[in-house]
Amino acid sequence: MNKYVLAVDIGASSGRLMLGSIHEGKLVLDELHRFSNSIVKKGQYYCWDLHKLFVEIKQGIKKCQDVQVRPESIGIDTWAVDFVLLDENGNLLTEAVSYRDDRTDGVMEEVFQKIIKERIYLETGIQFQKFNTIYQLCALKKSNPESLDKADKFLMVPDYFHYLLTGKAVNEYTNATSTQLVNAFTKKWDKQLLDAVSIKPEMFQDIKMPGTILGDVKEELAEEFGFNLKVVLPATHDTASAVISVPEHDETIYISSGTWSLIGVENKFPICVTKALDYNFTNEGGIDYRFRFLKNIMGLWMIQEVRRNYDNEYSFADFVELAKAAKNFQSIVNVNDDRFLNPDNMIIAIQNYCAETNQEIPVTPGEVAKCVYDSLVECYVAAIDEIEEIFEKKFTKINIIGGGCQNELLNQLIADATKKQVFAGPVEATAVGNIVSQLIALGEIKDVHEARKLIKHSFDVKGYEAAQPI
Ligand SMILES: Nc1ncnc2c1ncn2[C@@H]1O[C@H](COP(=O)(O)OP(=O)(O)OP(=O)(O)O)[C@@H](O)[C@H]1O
Ligand SMILES: C[C@H](O)[C@H](O)[C@@H](O)C(=O)CO
Ligand SMILES: [Mg+2]
Repeated sequence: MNKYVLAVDIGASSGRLMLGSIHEGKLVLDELHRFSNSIVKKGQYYCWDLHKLFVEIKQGIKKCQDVQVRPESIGIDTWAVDFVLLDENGNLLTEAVSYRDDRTDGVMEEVFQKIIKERIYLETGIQFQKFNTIYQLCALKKSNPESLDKADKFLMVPDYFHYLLTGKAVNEYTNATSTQLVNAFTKKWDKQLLDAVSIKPEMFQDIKMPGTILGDVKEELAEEFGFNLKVVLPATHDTASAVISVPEHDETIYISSGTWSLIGVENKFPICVTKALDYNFTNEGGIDYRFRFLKNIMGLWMIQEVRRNYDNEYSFADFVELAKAAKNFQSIVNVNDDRFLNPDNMIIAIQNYCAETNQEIPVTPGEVAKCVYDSLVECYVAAIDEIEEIFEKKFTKINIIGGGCQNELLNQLIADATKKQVFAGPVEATAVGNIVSQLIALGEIKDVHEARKLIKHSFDVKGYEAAQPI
């Protein structure tokens, strides 16, 4: 009898529940439920609506009955860095404030007055993003110190959903590393770092690895769902799950392309050398204590916001065609400029940047989209050069995974600009990685190596070569 597992993958723009199983030697995904996600203003902060998301999760689980499938387990992954605090009774003390909120503006620089940047990097190996959890906690300490005084549990977003399902509080390793509070070498909460920023260590939970079987869902939930199932921790940082699904890592640079573009390589150890710090690369934790040596690039968030600015009049596929028609538009922006993190209007932010840099100002939707795509490619090329400089080697392949790998224009632009072989897929890479982590834990797949062979055999990927000069 084939075993099914249920992956819940919630990204910054959309969430999905995918049933996973192995049929006739292939990994099979069946989409059960899909829903939108976005930040919402709650009072003065941009937050995530965790209540709405948990309702969607439960709604999706109940759909198993419609397809007469009873999954053995469920695992939830989401974006990184964001968290909630619970009191001793398990009540929420804080909203899940989004990393896009500006409450952390200037906080990183204040922290550097207490502990130098180089020390933080040497111990954690994590890139400096102003919204890292460490800076969010320091901001909270200033704005709402009582919440930290009362805090009994620190849970990142997926941890919180797992807690709601089981009543068990743990911090999963891959996502915990994104806080910039986990020591890259001990793999534990860095007590010296916490002490330096006066954050109490007691509220942090035991760090557990992907594949940990957390336990059955609460009885009342099993009754609500109509069946019981276990929670098995996937790599709960969505990008960590996505990277699991990259079938081959030799000579390969991956680009996890969604709301963010995460560009990097898989490594066996952390690289905390000065050049990696200077280039702001990260060493986020991966499955089996691998490392994800990568950097954040603003990503397709920009086109998501452009689409919103046009009142969702155009689909993502429309923007690709419109950009193709604007082939002579050449202006480029620095996509990692802070102004693009959460502008009121992305189109205006892009136009202002072009004006300030004396470039042609994009006016049509096609020109705006082409500017975004070309600017992302320029950033990818720079990051690839940095990776090859640090590793002192050339990588021959790029594997683009995630929703963004459906953008054939962007895939071709990357191949043209890098002169490397580009492979696009799997689209639902994160869900695939989530599913195989559960199947490994349940003994259905031997290990990550076998999982990657199965993934390679199960999903078609499309190749792109650099266009030959005419
Ligand atoms: N048909 C399409 N053509 C071109 N691009 C597409 C298409 N469908 C989706 N995309 C791109 O994929 C992006 C969404 O990717 P994905 O679904 O992986 O993101 P997510 O999981 O919601 O967010 P996160 O990156 O936080 O995980 C969209 O922003 C869009 O740019
Ligand atoms: C905020 C984080 O940088 C973000 O979640 C990124 O790590 C990611 O994984 C996006 O899917
Ligand atoms: Mg995603």
